[in-house]
Amino acid sequence: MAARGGDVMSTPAPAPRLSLGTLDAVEAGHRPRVDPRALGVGVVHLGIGAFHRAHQAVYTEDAVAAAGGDWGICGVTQRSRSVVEQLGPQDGLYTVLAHDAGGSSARVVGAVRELLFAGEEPGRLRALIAAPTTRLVTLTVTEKGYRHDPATGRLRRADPDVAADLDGWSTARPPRTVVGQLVAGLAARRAADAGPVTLLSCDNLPANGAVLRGLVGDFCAALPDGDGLREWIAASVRFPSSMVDRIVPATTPADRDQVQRLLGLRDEGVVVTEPFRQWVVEDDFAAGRPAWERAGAVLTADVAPYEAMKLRLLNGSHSTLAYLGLLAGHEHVADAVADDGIAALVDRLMAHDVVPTLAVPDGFDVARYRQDLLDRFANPALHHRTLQIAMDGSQKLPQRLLGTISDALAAGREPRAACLGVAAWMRYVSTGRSEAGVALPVDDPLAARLGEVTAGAGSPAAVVDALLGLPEVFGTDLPADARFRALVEEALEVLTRDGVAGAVRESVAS
Ligand SMILES: NC(=O)c1ccc[n+]([C@@H]2O[C@H](COP(=O)([O-])OP(=O)(O)OC[C@H]3O[C@@H](n4cnc5c(N)ncnc54)[C@H](O)[C@@H]3O)[C@@H](O)[C@H]2O)c1
Ligand SMILES: O=P(O)(O)OC[C@@H](O)[C@@H](O)[C@H](O)[C@H](O)CO
Repeated sequence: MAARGGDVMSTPAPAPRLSLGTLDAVEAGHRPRVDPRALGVGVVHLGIGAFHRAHQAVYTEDAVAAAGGDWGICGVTQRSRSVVEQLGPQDGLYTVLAHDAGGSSARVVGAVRELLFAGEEPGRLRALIAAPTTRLVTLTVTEKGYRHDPATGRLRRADPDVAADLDGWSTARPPRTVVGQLVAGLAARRAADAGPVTLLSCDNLPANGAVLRGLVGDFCAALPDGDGLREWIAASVRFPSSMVDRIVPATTPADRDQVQRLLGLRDEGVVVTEPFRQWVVEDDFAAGRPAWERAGAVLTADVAPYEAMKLRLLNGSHSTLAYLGLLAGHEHVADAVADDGIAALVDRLMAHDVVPTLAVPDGFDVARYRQDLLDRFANPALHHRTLQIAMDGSQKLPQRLLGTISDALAAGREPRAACLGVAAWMRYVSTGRSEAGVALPVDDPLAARLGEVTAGAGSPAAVVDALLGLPEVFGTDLPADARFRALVEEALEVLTRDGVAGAVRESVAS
């Protein structure tokens, strides 16, 4: 069944809630591909937001449908119990609604079998990570959830929550950071002699597996009795890296209404996405894994080239579209990419600044990939808000734009489009307003600091100076590079004087 994505309809009348009890009312073509009642839990997922439900849970259900295995998921939420409230009464069931210009398709997914709010049940989380039935712990906890310094990859021990987790270790106060929760679970697993396990990061971070391994090691190293645990982890735990891709905007009430019209049931856990999905996973698992390759994932020895390509081309373009788009007054990515000047800038960013920095995997058609990205960004039915992507810029710039800039400068090139992306972020965080004067909230773990350092900065040069003085965003090498400073300063001056239209015109023409 398909429905036009753009249809405007009134709110449907109340309907029964999606659950195991009502699942039989769902048309066969929309039902889960496995029997949820028969699926045991083998995966603990930290951060069951929209992305996990539209990506790994779908791959996992398809893998189990193709090859079997008790790979049901216990979804853990960290910061609020809203997902538990949405999915609990639905026995974990929810709908994935995929939109493109041709219409929408709906599929109920049954891979999530249990739910847990870590804030309320820390002991249950620890016990689950320690259970012999758990063979995989996966993560989508956002970039800021790692509490690391992107420049060095090290755990920020001065972070008050990390410090509190370390201080509370001896008193058995339950840890609240992700790394603390993982280490507590691994310590319990070691004590229970429950065997090896794999921790798989699925966040948009380069070398996400290696980063996670380093952070777990840093946390253990700060514990008074951490050496034995570190040795056990080295022998029993794997940390593969992965590149994940599927655009999953925040769900709107209209999406829930559309699913209700399609299924005849109310689903408070709907997630919306595009038809496209991709997953490249390092094949290094300690205790087995779902047969994700049967669901279309690529299992490989080296994820790095795919990660760099995706983070720099897709996410670098996304953030640039978000900051330029916000300043120019575009609410959604599709509106921003429909702006010819911004689209030309993003095309230049990809072709001129990013592609020469990449080690493109053999046989990979990068020109086609670039065009596909522009088409995906233009998906008119996917209402991906520029403000959502702009969030947490201090945590995203390093892997999305700064790596490209460093590599391009090292090769003697001038990455002007990438520097304009950085300048657009600077203008957004320093003014908190669009060109039309509309207030733009800055949602970022460093928001207070960003406001503080830019408060008295009266000129573009002073704003650049203030922000480049934040090593937690820019490290120390780039700010010391006069060419980088000059390019960003010039871009911010033009942006301030001639607006987004003038700045993209000048950047594309240069
Ligand atoms: N949405 C996408 O298009 C997409 C695509 C690829 C990868 N991702 C990755 O998935 C992550 C989550 O995206 P989403 O769409 O599910 O977002 P979401 O807002 O729906 O969910 C975010 C999840 O992260 C957890 N979280 C947030 N801040 C945290 C913190 N400080 N510590 C611990 N946990 C925290 C929340 O509890 C929640 O479960 C992204 O940050 C990105 O790394 C998302
Ligand atoms: O999810 P975030 O906040 O890390 O980033 C926002 C988007 O750029 C991102 O989610 C993309 O949609 C995604 O990476 C596509 O695979």
